[in-house]
Amino acid sequence: MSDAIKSVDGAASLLDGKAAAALIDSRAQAGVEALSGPLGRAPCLAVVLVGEDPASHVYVRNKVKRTEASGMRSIEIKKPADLSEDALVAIVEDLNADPGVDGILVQMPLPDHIDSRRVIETIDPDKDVDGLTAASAGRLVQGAPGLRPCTPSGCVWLAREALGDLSGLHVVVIGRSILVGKPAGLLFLEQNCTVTLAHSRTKDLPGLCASADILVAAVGRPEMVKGEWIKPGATVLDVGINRIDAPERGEGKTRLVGDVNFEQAAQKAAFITPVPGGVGPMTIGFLLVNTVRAAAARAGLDYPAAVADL
Ligand SMILES: Nc1nc2c(c(=O)[nH]1)N[C@@H](CN(C=O)c1ccc(C(=O)N[C@@H](CCC(=O)O)C(=O)O)cc1)CN2
Ligand SMILES: [Mg+2]
Repeated sequence: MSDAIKSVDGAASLLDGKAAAALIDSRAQAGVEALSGPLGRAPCLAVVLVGEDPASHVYVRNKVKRTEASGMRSIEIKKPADLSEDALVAIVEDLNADPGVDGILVQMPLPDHIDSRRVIETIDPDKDVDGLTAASAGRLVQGAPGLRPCTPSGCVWLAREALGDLSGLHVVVIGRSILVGKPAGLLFLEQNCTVTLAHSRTKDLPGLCASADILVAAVGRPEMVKGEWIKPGATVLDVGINRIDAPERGEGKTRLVGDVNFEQAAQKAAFITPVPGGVGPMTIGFLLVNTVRAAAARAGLDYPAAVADL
């Protein structure tokens, strides 16, 4: 059994995203080692963070730590919440123009006064390691080479680890964001799955989910998906990260839950991701992989073997 799968008696096997992400990080590190010689330098990721959102600061700190641990160069740019949109666009343009920068990531969400689409569209698609630009999305739709969004890449990797060939399986994705829902649908389609994209207006969502061989929950509603929505033997990938009150832990305490009621779903599913420690940690793993891929492609080199087949 893979390191990423932990068997639990009488319930679903756990897809352990922390163990899986350690494996993905080690692939990125091997890619860095293979590429740094031909490149004449280490690949480089620049991360831009605007504002004081505490969760975003934690994610960016983890990105910087794991980028450096993989042997890459990390550039971290932090700006106050009142930074103007034009100033942020200028920062991205400078990073585009810097030949020593391979990947650019602007941490989301941005403050309300900034048009996220304008900022994202400023990123050079060849440095778009988040896979969020219209060019990256178009390449994904067309099945052309390009950088794919990180969280959905982690979902597909975990599903393949659990199930092997995914051909013909019915995947239901709940959520239609550009960060997760839509690209997840397209990435599973690339795996020859039959894909249904569901959302808040979908009729009979429980009935639809009950037909899913693979259920991807990416709605941002705590524990919305109930046990009776799960097809027996399904694979459940929970992308939600919701902080809820946890008075049982003491006054003012909170805990993280996903979009799936884990206790219930684990009684029906064959494989399930926990929250925390499931899909979340995969995001940064694939960010590192994408940075290695971007560095190779920008230099006209093939992807190093370690990151070619993920
Ligand atoms: N530019 C981007 N912005 C955002 C992205 C993204 O992929 N690109 N995704 C999220 C935030 N994010 C990375 O940026 C991210 C979220 C969660 C995790 C993670 O490992 N979560 C842990 C729990 C963390 C906690 O305790 O709060 C888990 O699920 O186990 C990693 C990265 C939005 N913004
Ligand atoms: Mg959505």
